Amino acid sequence: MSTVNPLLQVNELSKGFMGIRAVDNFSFAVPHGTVVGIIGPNGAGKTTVFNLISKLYKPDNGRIYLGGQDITDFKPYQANQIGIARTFQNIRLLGNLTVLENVMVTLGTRATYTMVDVILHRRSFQKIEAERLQLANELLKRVGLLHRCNHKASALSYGEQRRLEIVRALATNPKILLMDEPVAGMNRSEKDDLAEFIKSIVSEGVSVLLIEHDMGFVMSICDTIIVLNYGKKIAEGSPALVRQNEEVIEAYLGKNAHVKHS
Ligand SMILES: Nc1ncnc2c1ncn2[C@@H]1O[C@H](COP(=O)(O)OP(=O)(O)OP(=O)(O)O)[C@@H](O)[C@H]1O
Repeated sequence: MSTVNPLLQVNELSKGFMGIRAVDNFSFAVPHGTVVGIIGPNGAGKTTVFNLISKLYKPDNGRIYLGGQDITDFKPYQANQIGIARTFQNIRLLGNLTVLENVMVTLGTRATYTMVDVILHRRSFQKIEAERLQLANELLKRVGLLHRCNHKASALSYGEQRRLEIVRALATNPKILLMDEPVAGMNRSEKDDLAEFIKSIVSEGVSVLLIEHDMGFVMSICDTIIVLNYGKKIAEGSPALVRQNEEVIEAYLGKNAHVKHS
């Protein structure tokens, strides 16, 4: 892990909506090979930070760098091309397509053959399609969804849909994966499996930035936790440090509360 040249660097980011400062002069970094969690009460500005990094929103102020490159003025597709992928709080899948088709569609956005190759069924097209199918199957196997590959996405349980969304995001071959409440709606064993899966993708070189209200999950998976309140950073540090921070306990959990392991 290196903090000298972080993968993602966010400097003095601000975004307001009709007089509300949703994100207020917020700076942080995600070092290579780490999991960073953003926590905070409802309306603290967490999803707005994701929307700014994935370029759905333009910041009022501040700069965003990925691998040292200034991406502040990028469009969403450029952010994706350079290696930023995300999952959403409200799951976004193609419900009428099968699980496998959902992944294949995303892999297809990385087209490396021409329409002529497709029409003539040239070997380059067939080879790339075969490789994609193999990659899709491997990804689905890793999240325990291979046996569901021919089911419609809409027929999956909530936890399975979340896992499929993660696979779709990973299919774009990201450097960093932004996950908005990844364990919402998951049962205990699904959460444990997802924690193991996140650790495995991080060990393979993908960094993770996640928003999560499940404190047990956040504490178990994150190297660093950042606490937002009213758009401002009020604390940052290891899970052990953040857990003991009085301001965090008061702002996030209410007085007399303690962060528990779930
Ligand atoms: N597109 C928008 N237009 C107007 N206000 C917005 C918009 N997006 C966010 N906000 C406001 O910005 C503030 C921060 O919202 P945001 O969704 O980022 O918080 P959050 O920490 O993700 O909350 P939650 O945990 O409930 O998802 C809120 O006051 C919200 O109403």
